[in-house]
Amino acid sequence: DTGRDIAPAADSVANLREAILRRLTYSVGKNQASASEYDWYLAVVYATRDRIVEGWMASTNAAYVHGPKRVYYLSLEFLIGRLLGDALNNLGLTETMRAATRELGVDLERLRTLEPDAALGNGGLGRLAACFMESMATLSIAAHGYGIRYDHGLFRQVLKDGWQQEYPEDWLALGNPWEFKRPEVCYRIGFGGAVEALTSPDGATRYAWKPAEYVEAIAYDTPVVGWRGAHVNTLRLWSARACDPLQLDVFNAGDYVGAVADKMRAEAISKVLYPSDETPAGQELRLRQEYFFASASLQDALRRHLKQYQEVRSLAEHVAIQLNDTHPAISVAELMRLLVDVHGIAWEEAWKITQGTISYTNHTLLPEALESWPVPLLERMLPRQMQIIYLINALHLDSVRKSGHTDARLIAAVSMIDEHAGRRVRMGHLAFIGSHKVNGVSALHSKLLKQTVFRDLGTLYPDRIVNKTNGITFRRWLFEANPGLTRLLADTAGEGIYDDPMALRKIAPYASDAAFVGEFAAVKRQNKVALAKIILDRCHVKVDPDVLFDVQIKRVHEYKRQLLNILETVALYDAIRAQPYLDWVPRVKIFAGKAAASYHHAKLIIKLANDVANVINNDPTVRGMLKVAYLPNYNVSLAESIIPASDLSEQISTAGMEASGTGNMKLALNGALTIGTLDGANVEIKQHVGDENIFIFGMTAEQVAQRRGRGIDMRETIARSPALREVLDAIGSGVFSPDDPGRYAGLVDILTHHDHFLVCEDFDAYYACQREVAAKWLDRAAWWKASILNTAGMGWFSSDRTIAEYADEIWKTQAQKKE
Ligand SMILES: CCc1ccc([C@H](C)CC(=O)N[C@@H]2O[C@H](CO)[C@@H](O)[C@H](O)[C@H]2O)cc1
Repeated sequence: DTGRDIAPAADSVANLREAILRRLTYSVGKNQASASEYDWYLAVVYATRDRIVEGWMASTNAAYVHGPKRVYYLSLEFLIGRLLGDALNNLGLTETMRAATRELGVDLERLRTLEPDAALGNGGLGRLAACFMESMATLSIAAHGYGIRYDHGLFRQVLKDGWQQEYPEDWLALGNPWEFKRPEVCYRIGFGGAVEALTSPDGATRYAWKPAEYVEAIAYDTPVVGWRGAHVNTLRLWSARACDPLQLDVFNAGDYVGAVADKMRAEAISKVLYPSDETPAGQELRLRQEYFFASASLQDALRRHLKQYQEVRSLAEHVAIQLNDTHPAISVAELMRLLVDVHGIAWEEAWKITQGTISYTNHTLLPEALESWPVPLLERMLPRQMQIIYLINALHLDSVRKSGHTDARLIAAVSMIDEHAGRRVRMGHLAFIGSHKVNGVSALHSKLLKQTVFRDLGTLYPDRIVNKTNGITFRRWLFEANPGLTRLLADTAGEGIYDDPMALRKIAPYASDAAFVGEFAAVKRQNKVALAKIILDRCHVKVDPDVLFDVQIKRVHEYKRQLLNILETVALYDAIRAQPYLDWVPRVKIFAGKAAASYHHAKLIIKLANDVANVINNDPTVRGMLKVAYLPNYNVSLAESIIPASDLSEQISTAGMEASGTGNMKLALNGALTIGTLDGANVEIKQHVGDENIFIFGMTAEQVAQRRGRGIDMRETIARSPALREVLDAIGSGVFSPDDPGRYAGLVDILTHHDHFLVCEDFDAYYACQREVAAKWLDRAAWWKASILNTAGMGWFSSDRTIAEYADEIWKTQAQKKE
């Protein structure tokens, strides 16, 4: 690690060693002689946790004493990764713990690898939620994260002959020492049934929902430690349990399976994370998950508010609820139900409280990713909530008409009910109308939200849509993932970088300082040597740490255009073979990323990358000038090894389709130069690192819209590019799939005639841009200067800045005072 603790805690090595031994004995029940590595891991986690709990209780109590406005972050995904390194680092205990374990004959680095990743998310949205939780704790915001404690997170990816295979992920197999089960925190969640209308003596009609079935939501709490252990917040994850674990009468009747049917049905809710990223599964169980966690979280938030303020009317003053995309959007209807039906608040006032409390973040413009649920399904599963949605929508459309908008197209466009394909509830519209603020996740994305998905609603409510450009926590993605670079930055720019990310600016003057450049390059090379070992172990591909590490790591999706990268790789391969005498810049193309299990075209793209790798890596004529490696099972921990070792960051999505990206920020912060389109946060990265320190190519979002307007048949475009023609012919004819020559015929056909993601249209520009990259790489001083200026310019992309903006403009809260 950085070799020294940043603000070391009071604990001495001796203290920690004793604490570990005590935990090994009394919690793990083992003595040193018989302890397994995993036993030591548990003892170290418990000893670390012991140093969190007091702070946790202090932060929790302080929130009751000082009554700061609370933030509830509702997300169906938290892509946490491992926690030991993060907790030790944030407590300033890493080196002390390393010394203590060393004295006990145990290697801390080894123990860290025994922790399974908490992979409770698919990609960007889930990881952002995890970075936000750490930043809210660091900024001492009284925040809770609410989500689902999936028994099985995102599947484990195995590449069999280059094909993705999915295996269940089992992070809880050996238990989870970081969580605290809270059996006393249990809420009954209803499903189905009917709604009774009751007329009260004052003639008012009240509604009572009589669910047909109940499931219990049990809380599991995980502490979230902020930087320097300043504050500790709670991530509360719900697990589903049947009210009756066993129907004895059914069992006694001999129907053993039937006897546990309810149990299985209930527990299915928190069984597994839906592995779909950007494409709704649309399955009933998914809606049950969304309602289950939304209702449990709202009931828990109201219970805490009532405990503190004894009434619910002041909720909006004391609580801010953030919806992480539409997945928790049913919360708008559920909060209204709880306020009106359970707490007897009048509809109008309840609506004010709801809108005043809730805000919603949109993370995607992809039409297929915008959730909508069939009205009949909602009527059957959530009859009272559907009634409430109908009424919210009716009052909403009334106010639209009253404000003079009577045009039927507009009314239909802003209605929550989509009448087109069988009546469906637009969850984005429900979230928008039920919120006081709606935000996009990059400046371009928020602008496009106003022009596309929410154009009509945005005109009705002009100040509702705001921008909050994403960020990343520098603790995990710099201090922990790249301690060598962190030490160099602190030695050069001062320890201030640890608390003020903008202080990174101070290294800019060293961008051409030979000594600093030397050390900067040495750190990068050290990280590349480590990654080269991982690539050899997992891909059996030998790579030279001195070649250009060209990295594309993210979920596999057509709009992220891994295909464009593969086509350029084949074109470079063709060129190297055609002109071996030229001064080619040796590089390795590193890919990693999972495809949604049901997304077959994305899985074919993974196969193509591996087929191309096989041919290129085994072609002697390439003489090591080009290598390709597809690392399996991309997750948070693997990202922490790849990112510090990257030279070139591929951010090449079709402009207008990547809402923000956060991998782009992590890579640039660690000194990788970006090659990308003017999409998502790439636009703002360019503004902060300087135009000459980033490689931009391709169509802008406007040009993409225009080009699509002229059709997506690419025959003309391909005819204009001999290199592209050659590449498509090679792939289409089976050059990379001799075992199945027709494997990619369909893929090439789509690129030729239905190129919605404009891979062909951006090919030549991308190829030319990659040659510019190669030219700059050869000018080592110029490359390192640009690399250093990337790290120097990334301070603004700290999630501390993002969260401070949410707190100021959306949540209207600030850091809570100490106990
Ligand atoms: C219902 C299926 C589903 C599941 C997840 C999603 C997420 C919104 C997908 C996602 O992760 N979006 C990514 O969010 C990041 C954090 O804001 C952005 O940086 C990425 O650009 C965006 O693709 C959509 C639809």
